[in-house]
Amino acid sequence: MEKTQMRMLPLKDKAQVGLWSARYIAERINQFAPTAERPFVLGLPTGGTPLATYKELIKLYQQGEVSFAHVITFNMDEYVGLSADHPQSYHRFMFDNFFNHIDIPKENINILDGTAADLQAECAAYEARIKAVGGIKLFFGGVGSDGHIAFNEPASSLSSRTRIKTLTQETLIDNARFFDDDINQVPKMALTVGVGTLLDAEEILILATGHNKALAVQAAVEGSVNHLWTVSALQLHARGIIVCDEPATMELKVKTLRYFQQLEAPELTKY
Ligand SMILES: N[C@@H]1[C@@H](O)[C@H](O)[C@@H](COP(=O)(O)O)O[C@@H]1O
Repeated sequence: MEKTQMRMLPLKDKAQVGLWSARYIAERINQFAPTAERPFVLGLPTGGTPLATYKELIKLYQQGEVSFAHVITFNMDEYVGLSADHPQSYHRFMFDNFFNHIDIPKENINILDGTAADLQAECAAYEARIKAVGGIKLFFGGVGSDGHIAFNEPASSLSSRTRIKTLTQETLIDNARFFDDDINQVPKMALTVGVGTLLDAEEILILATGHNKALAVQAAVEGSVNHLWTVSALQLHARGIIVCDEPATMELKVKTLRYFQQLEAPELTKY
């Protein structure tokens, strides 16, 4: 029977998180057996955390264990004002770290355009495209240290749709590492799918690694559903999974951690 509770996998380290999540995504695609007429629709993130997953997925593709020929992707977010070829745009990130190394047809890739003349129309068209392909099967994501999913910063509506969002100071500081450690270079706004868009996916898979994600994991797993930690909206979803490394679980109660260790015991030693 399918579990209808939040799953939390307390794995050991980043490498295990990358391996487990890549295998999970590949398995989902393979189980679905997508065709041109019936593609698998996958939501994707950027950031440091999913890099290990992308590396493993590329490896699985190279070994012939998964194909993306009939996969349609929708990225979660993009900075406003960065062109697709800007080194720090999420477009560039996705092509450099993933799309250029797999067999996905270019026309199956969807990423919000942060340079569109009409940003609101761009967001509305994105929602319409997701709907037109039958919705997202699996939304894969990370979490910000302030608990945001995609770029749904604290106080985002939990029923929000794709829209323009002003980034918090914490996010600007976090992301300055990608802009020569210069906070002034980080775009102040982004386009992002909404919390409601994420919750519409059939399944959500969130990765959290490192000490700086421990408070977000605590809010997601032990906190109440709260717009200040938008990742906590996962509690409203029937099929949400949070995959953590050890440092990311450090703020959880011992009894919470033990419970999930017990529930997920077979998964924890799988790879
Ligand atoms: N918009 C992205 C999020 O989707 C991502 O989850 C977060 C964490 O990134 P990292 O994995 O680098 O910690 O960064 C950005 O803010």
